[in-house]
Amino acid sequence: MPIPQTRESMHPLSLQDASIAVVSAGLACHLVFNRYEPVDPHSHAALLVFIPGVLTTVLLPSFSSVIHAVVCTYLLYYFTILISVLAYRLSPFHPLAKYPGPIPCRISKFWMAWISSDGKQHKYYSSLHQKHGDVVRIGKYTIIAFLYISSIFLTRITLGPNELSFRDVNAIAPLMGYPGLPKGPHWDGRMAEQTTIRALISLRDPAEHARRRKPWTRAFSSAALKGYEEILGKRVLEFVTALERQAEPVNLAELISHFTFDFMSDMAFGGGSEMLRDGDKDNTWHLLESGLPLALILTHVPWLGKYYVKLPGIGADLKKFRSFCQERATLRRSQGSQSKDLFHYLIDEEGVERSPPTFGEVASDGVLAIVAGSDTTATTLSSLFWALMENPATYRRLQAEVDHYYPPGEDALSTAHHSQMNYLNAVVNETLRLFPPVLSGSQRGAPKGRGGKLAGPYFVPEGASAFVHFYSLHRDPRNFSPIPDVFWPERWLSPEERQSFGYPDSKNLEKAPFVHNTAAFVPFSFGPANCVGKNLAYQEMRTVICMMIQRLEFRFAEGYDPESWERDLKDYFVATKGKLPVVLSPRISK
Ligand code: HEM
Repeated sequence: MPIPQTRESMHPLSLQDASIAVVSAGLACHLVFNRYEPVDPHSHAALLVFIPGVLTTVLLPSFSSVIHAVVCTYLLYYFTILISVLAYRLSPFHPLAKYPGPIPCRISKFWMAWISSDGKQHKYYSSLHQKHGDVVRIGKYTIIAFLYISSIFLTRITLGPNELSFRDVNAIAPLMGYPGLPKGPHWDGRMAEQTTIRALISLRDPAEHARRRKPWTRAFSSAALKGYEEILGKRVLEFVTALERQAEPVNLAELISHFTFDFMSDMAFGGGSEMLRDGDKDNTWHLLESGLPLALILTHVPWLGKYYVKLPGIGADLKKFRSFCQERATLRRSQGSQSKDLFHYLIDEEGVERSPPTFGEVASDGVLAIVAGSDTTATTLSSLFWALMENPATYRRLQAEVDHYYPPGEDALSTAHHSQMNYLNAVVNETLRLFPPVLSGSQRGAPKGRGGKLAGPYFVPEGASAFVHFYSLHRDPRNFSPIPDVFWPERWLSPEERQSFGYPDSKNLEKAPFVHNTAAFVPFSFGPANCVGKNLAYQEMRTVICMMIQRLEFRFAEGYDPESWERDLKDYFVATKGKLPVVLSPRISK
């Protein structure tokens, strides 16, 4: 292509001066990204496409064709940014330079996005803590700018600060307690499609979070929980009766998921789901679970969410589920209260909130209740039954306790004995310790301009984010010893009870030092933004376990490999599970 005539009339810069101009612009671009962290696509286009486009005119006089000038300008611009970013991230000037961590994590958060795509990020974090200690530098948010003008190359630009993972009980309270840090940026990616109304769990402004959490707190008071017994009892009875009818081996994990989903739909919208009866005919459970891997990637690169939601057809399944919930919420509101369910409190039917949530907020939080409340309890219950079948002695002890409090004919739906059932509570807690459904913890972020935060012995600089890694903390021998990786509910009992049950065979543990640090047990997270549904979760799990054990006998189906359970457990922020083929046989006649 011929060079335009105007070139003769200009006073062109030498190639060297023009190159310096492009390099300087590249460095300035890195500075802008580093300082202001622009996330909207228009800013990205301006910084990554428009500016080098304009700079092309500076290099143009030194080249024989426009194409060459364009290619060289963009290459030089991106190369400068790339080198500048790499040098900064690996340099001692980086705010988190003093914290150890693998080089790929320091360079790009895409590394973690890639590592986590197979659902094993909890194992990866755990291995990093074993190698580097209680604090690990995890990564850097990055942006890939696809150069769509020539679509030839891409570059990565810094978009935000680094992230730290802690395996230290001393970091829990300062990070997540009051006044700790608010929720971190990973929610911006995970919930990118929620542009106007966001669910409680993703609210990053502490004041707004506190306002929205108020009705939730009332919804899980002791009095409110008592009121849920009827709704829960109906679903538990239906579930256990369905199990009693199964003559063939069943996938217990799947049936438990259907039960928890139906129950949470009752709680959130007064019904609307009959998954246990009809199966997952609308593919809802499958859709929610299949969206989790991508959601996790977006948590690692939150800015990508802004692009992702713009793609045609994206999130259609989730939108379908949300609009279904919206319809249910509208119906539930028009019908008024049949019973005091979760919706009753969230919509503030009693009119006690000074600043009640809007209808849109309630509908959004209803979706959250179903998603946050069903998957988590389902995973815990499934892991618990897997652990019982894997450990026959434990199973018999729990069965004996259930038989003691709920002999045949006794109403197993009554919660009256739950607080006395030490072994039941030990089994539930031991399951949550080994298999916390949120395996890698919930991120917190230090807001810019507030000077950072001291989290125990560590400093989280402003703009950085951090989380406590639950899986590593729960399996740390400094918190739980002996045999921290083994399912051993007796560790939760008093020394006398523990002694009376004896220790696991052939382990000679009597003389091993005993450590049981409950401050390091945080499956429901910690502080003012922890799991607000914790008490409901305990009530639901205890009730259904008692009735299942009272009425049924469980054993692994022929050919099942018990080792596959942990292998198939995947960390997509909430854990997903594999199959649990089980043979059921009734114990008592009703
Ligand atoms: C074994 C069962 C459960 C576990 C282990 C669990 C765990 C968690 C965790 C780790 C968080 C993140 C908290 C944070 O950001 O620090 C959370 C948040 C939340 N969970 Fe649960 N959860 C369970 C069951 C439930 C149930 C039954 C509900 C009932 C609706 C529920 C509702 C919520 C809500 C609404 C939030 C957001 C709280 C907030 O941001 O203020 N969860 N849960």
